[in-house]
Order: sequence, then C-alpha cells, then structure tokens
Amino acid sequence: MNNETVIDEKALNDCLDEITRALLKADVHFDLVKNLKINIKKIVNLDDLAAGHNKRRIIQQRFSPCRAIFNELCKMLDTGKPSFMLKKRKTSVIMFVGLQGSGKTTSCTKYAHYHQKKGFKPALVCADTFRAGAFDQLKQNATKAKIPFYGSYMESDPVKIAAEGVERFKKENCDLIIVDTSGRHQQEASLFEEMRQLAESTKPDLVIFVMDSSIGQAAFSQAQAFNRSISVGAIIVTKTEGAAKEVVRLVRKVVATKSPVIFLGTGEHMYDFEVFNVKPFVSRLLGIGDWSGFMEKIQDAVPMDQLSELLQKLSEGKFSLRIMYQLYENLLNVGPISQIFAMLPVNSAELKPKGDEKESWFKIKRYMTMMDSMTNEELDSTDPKFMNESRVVRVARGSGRQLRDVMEMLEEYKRQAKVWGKMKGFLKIPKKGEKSALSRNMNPQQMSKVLPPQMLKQFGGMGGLQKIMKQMGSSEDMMGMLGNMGGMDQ
Ligand SMILES: Nc1nc2c(ncn2[C@@H]2O[C@H](COP(=O)(O)OP(=O)(O)OP(=O)(O)O)[C@@H](O)[C@H]2O)c(=O)[nH]1
Repeated sequence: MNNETVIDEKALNDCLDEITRALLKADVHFDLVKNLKINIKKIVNLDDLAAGHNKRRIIQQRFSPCRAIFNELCKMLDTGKPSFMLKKRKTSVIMFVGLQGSGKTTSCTKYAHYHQKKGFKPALVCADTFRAGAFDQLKQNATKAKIPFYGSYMESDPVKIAAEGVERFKKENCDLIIVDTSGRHQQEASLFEEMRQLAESTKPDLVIFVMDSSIGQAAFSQAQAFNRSISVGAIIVTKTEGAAKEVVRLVRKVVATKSPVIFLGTGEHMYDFEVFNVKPFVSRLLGIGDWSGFMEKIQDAVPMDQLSELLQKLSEGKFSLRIMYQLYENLLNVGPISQIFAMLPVNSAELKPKGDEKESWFKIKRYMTMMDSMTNEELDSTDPKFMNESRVVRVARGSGRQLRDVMEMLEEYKRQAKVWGKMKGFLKIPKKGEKSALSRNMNPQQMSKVLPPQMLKQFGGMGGLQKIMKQMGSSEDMMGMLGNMGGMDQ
C-alpha cells in the first residue's frame, strides 16, 4: 500500500487479496479468511472518508493485519463464558467424564497436582470400576504426587465408591475432591446412565469433559452428547503436544457448546499440563510469544529469590556459563523445551538448541555434563576468550567428551549470550503481584530487538515500528497494545 499513489477501493482490494492468498496458503480456514476480509472492509470504509483525509494513514492506523488476525482468532476460540472458580477452604467436587482412553485418569492427577501447587488440598476418588487396572493407575499417579486417594478392589458399584470417597474427603477438609469416572469405547446408554447416577450421588460443582485432540470432526457431536446427559462445565483437551492446528479446529468446534476449554494436556507426565487461555494461546500460535505463560511456568519451577537473581544478571547483560547452566537446570524442570521457548517474546529458534525435542534434551544434558567439569572461574567468566585451548582440553577430558563437543557447547554459549544481550536492560525483576518482567521504557531500536521478526515485519520493519510508537505516544502504550494482543505483557 505504501507504493500506491492513489488509495482507492482497488488498492485496498489488492492489499486484502494479497493477505487472503497468504492466509489460505498457510492453511487458514476459508470461512475465517472470508470473515476477516468482510470485517476489515467494515473497519476501513473508504466511502465514509471525506476527501482530504490521508487514507493511507487512516488504513494503517485502523488496520494492522497482525492485530486483525489475532483478534479474529481470539473471537473464534473464546466462549465468552468464564469457567468455574475454585475457592480455597471451600469444598468443590469435580467430576471427570469422557470416552475410554481420552486421558481422564492422567488429567485428574495433573489437575489435582496443578491446584496442589497453588495451595489447594486435593484428593482423588476412583469411580472407574469398568476398566481393570484403573484404580492401580490412579493410585500410582496419586502416590507420586503425594495426593490422598480413595478406591476399592472389591466394590463393583462406582456410585457407592464415589459417594464414600467424597464423604470421607469432605470430613478430612479437602477443598478439591476429584472423581474419576469410567469411559467406554463409544457413547453408550450405560455410560451416560452411570454418569447421571454418579452426579446425583456426588453433586459435583463442575463436570469436566476430557477430550483427545485427535478426535477431529466428532468433537462437537461428542461434547454435545455428553452435555445433553450431564451438564458439562468445562473441557480439557489432551495429547495436544505438536498439534496446535488440531487444537484450534477442535476448540472452534466445541466453542458452540459454550463449555470453555480450561487446560491442555501436553504429554504423559504430571507437569505436561497448561492452562488454556485464548489470548496467550493465539499469541504463541502466531509466534508472538507468551511472556506471562513463560513467567508462570518459570515461577512455578524456580524459587523466587533464585529467579530474581537470574533476571538481575540477565538484565545486566552478565551472561555467564553458570547462568546458562542454571537456565537449563530450571528448564528441565519446567516442561517440553520447544513449548517453553515458544513462549518467549524473542525469536525462539535463536535460544533453543537446534534439533527436535529429544535431541534438544540430550544436547542440554551433554552441555551440563561438560559444565560440571568446569572451575568456578570458568563458569562465572563472561569473556568467551577465557576458555583457552588448555581449558577446553581439560574440560573434554574431565567430562569424557570430545574436544569438538566442548567447542560446540561454547559456540552455543556465545550464541545465547548474543540473544540475551539484546534483552539487556529490558528485564526487570517482578515485584509481588506484578506479572511482567519486561521493562516498559524502550525506544524503537530496543523494541525492535525483542519483537519476533515476523511481528516486526507486520509492523512494516523498523520504519513502521517507529511510526506506530510515535503515534501511540510511548513504549508504554505500545506494550499495552501488545499486552492486549496477548503477546508480551499481560
Ligand atoms: N501424549 C500424551 N498422552 C497422554 C496425555 N494424556 C493422557 N495420555 C496418555 O493416554 C493414555 C490414556 O490415558 P488415561 O488417563 O488412562 O485415559 P482414561 O480416559 O482414564 O482411560 P479409561 O479409564 O480407560 O477411560 C495413557 O497412556 C496416558 O499416558 C497427553 O496429554 N499427551
């Protein structure tokens, strides 16, 4: 549009056609693209603009493709209905339902564990007497997470077990009692009848429907069928790792049931569980990053004083091998590496060791073993030249690795030092109740360095960013806008 001499209907249409083609090529659903085009045309109504107006500027102001796509995607995935809020020290009974193998038992434990970390006192009740081994599975998971559980090998009536379990944990003042129910291969009348009876005896405050992300087209009909039998209040989608597009399709379908998706299962382990919030999810999908999600994960895994110290050093640009070690150590506790790096508001590919998930884990472990053979002086130095040849030879020998492995690790260190160097001065230590660790006082040059490249491109490069920041008055407003877009600062 910048190259057009006259901004008229044709120029706008050409611009929109180009965006439409790009979206369709990127596999965005036709309906979404069509609606997006209609909505943009409504926002930018050229006929309404009196002569003399700078149409180019008005279009640029009113319509940023990145923002419009972001907003449309959020609208599409949001039920607009808040999910049930648990309260500490007030007993809530939560019942999990779903088809066989959808991940109910696993999600029950993840849900309990998530809330246990937030200060709740959870308990698990196994009301699945249909599948042999279900109680053992729950028992094993609960023991691992140190969560009290209830079930029976002898009793075959799930309703009786559920009622007894809920009663017992109410007496023990548990504020979150989770009832795991049985699944079936298909939606069967017997399954729905059992669910109804269980709900009658335990009076759940919330029924969570667990759904496997690979369910595809059947998602809506299945969610609706469960909803008809028992009032489903929320949905958990499991097995979502590496399936972002499937999640979008599925959430789009179930939005019509008005039950909000509240968590995503992202693997088999306890920590592989993420709160589903539309804005940060879409941010990540578009590669904008999810700073708040990153901070939440990090704050869960890293003690606050250690985190403050880490951020302090990073903000001062003091990136040593010890910091790289600490970051790795903490990341290994947090969850899948690709997900963690995708949350960062910088180009994640720059920070993540190259390779797939498994390769990344092995690389990180290997780097850490080599760093274990380093002296304190070596670990704390911020000068890459400090690691001279004799030091490299010693570390290789000490860790039982090849010289080239040590060199590779040092190259990785230099690469990361460069990326974190760009963040110098932007990171601030979050105070209590404050979510962001990004400083608000950035000039366009600094801002351009922390934005992911595709977003900077959307703003029209450095020139475009400068203009937008000027129009918005300050980097603070800009950060606010990015926050609204769910990107960096929520
Ligand atoms: N990859 C991956 N696997 C998962 C996830 N959630 C559950 N699983 C696996 O899916 C399988 C079935 O999970 P369960 O929790 O036993 O499923 P269920 O719905 O309780 O099964 P039934 O009790 O038979 O109805 C197990 O192997 C889990 O480890 C997830 O988010 N990602």
